[in-house]
Amino acid sequence: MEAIKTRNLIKQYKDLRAVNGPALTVREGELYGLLGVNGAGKSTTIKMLSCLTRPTSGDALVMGHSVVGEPEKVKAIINVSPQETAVAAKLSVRENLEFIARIYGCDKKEAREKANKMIDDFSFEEIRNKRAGTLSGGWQRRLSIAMALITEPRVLFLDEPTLGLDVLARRELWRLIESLKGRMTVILTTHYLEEAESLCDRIGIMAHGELCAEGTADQLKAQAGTDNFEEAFITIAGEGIA
Ligand SMILES: Nc1ncnc2c1ncn2[C@@H]1O[C@H](COP(=O)(O)OP(=O)(O)OP(=O)(O)O)[C@@H](O)[C@H]1O
Repeated sequence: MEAIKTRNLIKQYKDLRAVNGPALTVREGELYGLLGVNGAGKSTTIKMLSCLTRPTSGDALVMGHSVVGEPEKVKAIINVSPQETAVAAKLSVRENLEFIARIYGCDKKEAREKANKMIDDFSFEEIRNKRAGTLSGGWQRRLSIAMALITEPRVLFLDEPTLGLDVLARRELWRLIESLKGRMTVILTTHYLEEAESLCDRIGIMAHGELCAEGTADQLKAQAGTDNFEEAFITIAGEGIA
């Protein structure tokens, strides 16, 4: 089954067409990377797919549900770890996890159990009672992803999950993201090309709101006639922009 399929999805901001009908298809269970230079339309696309903003026209199906006609059904099966880290700074790690579980309808006991499982899975034991605002950037991102996973989404959107992290924290998160493979569909945006190349099953490259190429990292390199992924990206994204 296709986890995501767009249908002439368009977002217009006054005279700027931020997203211009990218033909995006993501398969169930796939880890899909969405790449593109600044302003290519990645975040806006993700915001429409996750019902945070409404398309100007067109539609997209998420696990068969329309983001325009059935946003409640879509929201029930997805979650998002947004670009700006979404943890409540004054709440502890445990409180952040329980808070999200309660928002998604768990009672107090269930929320505590789910939080305990996440504390275990994510190795949060030592920091579980610390205020989230006092954690390093890497741990805050981990917490943000744990908060997105606590609702057991079938589709998870990770918008630049490793932005601004040092190389060790980034590699830690790679391992975490890799462990999600096959358990759910993951759509990831990133500017770190080696991240997309090493993690993603398939990669889509956006330019000017359109999808200008799609395939495995190897297919994209072959398409651009190079064995270097960065070169391939520059060639493909550059052609898309020209
Ligand atoms: N709320 C908004 N109002 C007006 N223009 C917007 C709005 N949100 C995004 N844009 C514009 O839409 C275009 C696409 O932005 P978007 O954030 O989707 O790109 P992106 O590929 O995610 O970029 P980046 O890599 O910099 O995050 C940009 O030109 C941006 O300035």
